[in-house]
Amino acid sequence: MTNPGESSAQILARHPGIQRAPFPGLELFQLKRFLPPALCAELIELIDANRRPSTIADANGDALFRTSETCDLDPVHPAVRNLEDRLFALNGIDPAHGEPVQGQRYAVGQEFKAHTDYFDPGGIDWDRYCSVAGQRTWTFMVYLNDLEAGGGTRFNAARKIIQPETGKLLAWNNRQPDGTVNPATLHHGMKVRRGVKYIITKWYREKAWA
Ligand SMILES: O=C(O)CCC(=O)C(=O)O
Ligand SMILES: [Fe+2]
Repeated sequence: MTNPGESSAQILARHPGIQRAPFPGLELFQLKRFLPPALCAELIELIDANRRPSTIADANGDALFRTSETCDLDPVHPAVRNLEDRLFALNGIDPAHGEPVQGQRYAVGQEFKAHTDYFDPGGIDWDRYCSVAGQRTWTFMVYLNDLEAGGGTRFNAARKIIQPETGKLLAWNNRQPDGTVNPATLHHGMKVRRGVKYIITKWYREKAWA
């Protein structure tokens, strides 16, 4: 039995067409054509209309660590609801455990250097980000467009770079089977070389999001 804030490798694996990365230390999945192109185009428009510089928790002094822009998507917009419905159908995670969906936009030269999506349990920002909803559990992200060059997502531990592709979903469990965080989820949103990269990011928490 999984908790309401959980998905599981088993739940995801039964979806037709989903692929699991062949690396035992990491639950990492990809699913091509998860979103139809028309919905991707609509989400790109929303991101373009309302973006701000991206931020990070536990700032490390590197001003160039995350150079992209972020959009807080309107949760009641029909395109966002459509996306949320599709995520729930795939992962079965109680929507109450989800952070609001964000969009990310990377112009040429922009990146998000190697990081983990979980919060550092001993970090200075732990209380600020985790006191209510707890740690991040799963990450779901979707590439909204194809790129001409660059912009892949690299997982060093699994020796894998996933290339952006319209509608392709990427999902991973940020924790290990014993519930502690999994350093093998370290990943790098690599520099865009040509084109503009758009993705949506959806993070889930141990407890309900206030
Ligand atoms: O842009 C990417 O490929 C990765 C994005 C990411 O890791 C994040 O937003 O946490
Ligand atoms: Fe990330």
